Amino acid sequence: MADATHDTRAPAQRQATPPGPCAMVIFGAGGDLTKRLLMPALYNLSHEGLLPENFAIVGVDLADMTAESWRDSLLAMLKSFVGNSESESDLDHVDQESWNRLAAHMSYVRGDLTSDDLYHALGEHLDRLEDRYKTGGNVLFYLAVADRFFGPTVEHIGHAGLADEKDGKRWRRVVIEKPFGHDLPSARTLNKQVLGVLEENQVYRIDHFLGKETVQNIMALRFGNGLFEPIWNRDRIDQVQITVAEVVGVEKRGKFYERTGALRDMVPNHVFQLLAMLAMEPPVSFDAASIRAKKAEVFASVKPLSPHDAVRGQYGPGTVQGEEVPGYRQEPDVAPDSATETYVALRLYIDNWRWAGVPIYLRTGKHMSQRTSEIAVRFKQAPYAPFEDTEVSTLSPNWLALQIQPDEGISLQFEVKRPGPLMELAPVRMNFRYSDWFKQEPNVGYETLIYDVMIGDQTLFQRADQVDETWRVVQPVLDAWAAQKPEGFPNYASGSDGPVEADDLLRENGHYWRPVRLPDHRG
Ligand SMILES: NC(=O)C1=CN([C@@H]2O[C@H](COP(=O)(O)OP(=O)(O)OC[C@H]3O[C@@H](n4cnc5c(N)ncnc54)[C@H](OP(=O)(O)O)[C@@H]3O)[C@@H](O)[C@H]2O)C=CC1
Ligand SMILES: O=C1O[C@H](COP(=O)(O)O)[C@@H](O)[C@H](O)[C@H]1O
Repeated sequence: MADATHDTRAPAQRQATPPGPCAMVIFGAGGDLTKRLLMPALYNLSHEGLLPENFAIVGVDLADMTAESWRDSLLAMLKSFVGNSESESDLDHVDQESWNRLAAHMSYVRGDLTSDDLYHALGEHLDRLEDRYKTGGNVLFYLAVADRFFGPTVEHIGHAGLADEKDGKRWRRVVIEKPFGHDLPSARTLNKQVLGVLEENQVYRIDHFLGKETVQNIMALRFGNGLFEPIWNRDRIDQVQITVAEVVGVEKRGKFYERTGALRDMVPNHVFQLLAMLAMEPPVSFDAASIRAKKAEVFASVKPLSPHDAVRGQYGPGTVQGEEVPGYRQEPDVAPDSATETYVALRLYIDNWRWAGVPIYLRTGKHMSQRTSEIAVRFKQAPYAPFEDTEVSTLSPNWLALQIQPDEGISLQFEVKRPGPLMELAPVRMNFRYSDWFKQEPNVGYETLIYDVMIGDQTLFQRADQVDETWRVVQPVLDAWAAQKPEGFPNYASGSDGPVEADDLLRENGHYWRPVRLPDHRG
């Protein structure tokens, strides 16, 4: 019998089963999200046999398309991903059978989201699909449209009777994309609008970072091992750094980004989800209610940010991974004197017994030196060094780095004795890489999330109060920045690690940022 402690094979995988019957309505069927992420995710689910047997997909958009032309455009897009390592949706090849299975269930309704007529036509269309595909009357509405449509579309769905679950005889669920609000007041208004029509258990506020395997793995690391949790607190942890660095610039999204900026685009959603995974208390069980309650507690314990704890930056021209790129102000649809930040660094504290006094540094930016998302936990120094000529302050720190993307893995840096006659210490790293242990399946990050909506699991979706709390934390900074134009923009070169001002945030505590660009296998 294999000794479990020495068995280097990953245990056999449990098989997920297809969800029950349903229809999925995609509002914004001609848009970028649908083409680049939703449809590849649906294709991957189809390929893995994880779509319901009784299933229908309805595309809704203003665009003048037919079911056939919609399907053709999506297939062409899917094919363009084949072998394209630049794409998040990279596929080995498009399996015709998986595609055909999906395509056979796709239909298209042309219409304007702001018009009542659309919802009546959609209701009749769904009735027909229910008869034809035996979808059981269950419907997942996916709002893949600009945020200004979220509230009104939910209200239209409600007025047309499409949200009615007929006393539990069928389910109706609505997926709402990000950004969920623009600030605290607008997020509250949107929540009110949405919850005026739907019950909380019908609302799926999506954050695609939660679909990333490595983000979910943070819970496995913390709560599936006896090793980490006892030292996961202010007694042993000195500081935490969360970095979400991108090499892409604003690309063609200048219009959206000008009124959004890095703080709104990334922090109250993606970066705070990483924070919650890092900082939450162990849930009593792994059901949605327990996990969401623990996450909400973390957000509620974060002190509102002071503008003194925030630094903003904007990229100027520079060289990103060998390619010369323009500054943000030269991008399409961006004002030549734009005050929008493309980088933000924050220092925050969590007011509870586990984390009090531990500085948590967050930073995210575009056009940085390297694409990397990681949570790095620095443990406290050894209290005493009994080796000759070795001061405690010269010991290298213990960093536990959870690498979210790319090159997903976990590494631990610690001291060892350098070989030789002297008692000399040297830092080394122990590395776990996902790719060494597990087969990489094509995954765009939306597969799990769509599957979870179909099975009614809200664990990886944000609850109304979480959204409220995250905006509460960042609101003082949004207010301060709105009141005062930034000085010295652009203040970091594309391809760098961000503005030097961000170093001051850490220097005040005697800390420094980890380099964004680290040698092979981050440590
Ligand atoms: N794209 C991405 O990578 C990501 C997007 N998101 C979010 O997903 C949502 C969709 O984004 P994205 O796909 O990029 O946006 P797009 O603008 O590309 O897609 C929206 C689609 O909705 C259509 N549309 C606009 N107005 C109406 C209307 N009145 N009635 C019916 N259809 C209409 C648009 O048509 P037209 O083009 O003619 O205006 C377009 O086809 C946004 O909330 C975004 O923040 C979130 C994460 C990533
Ligand atoms: O939601 C967003 O996320 C992307 C980063 O996501 P990733 O999965 O590519 O890491 C970001 O580029 C974009 O600005 C933001 O809107």
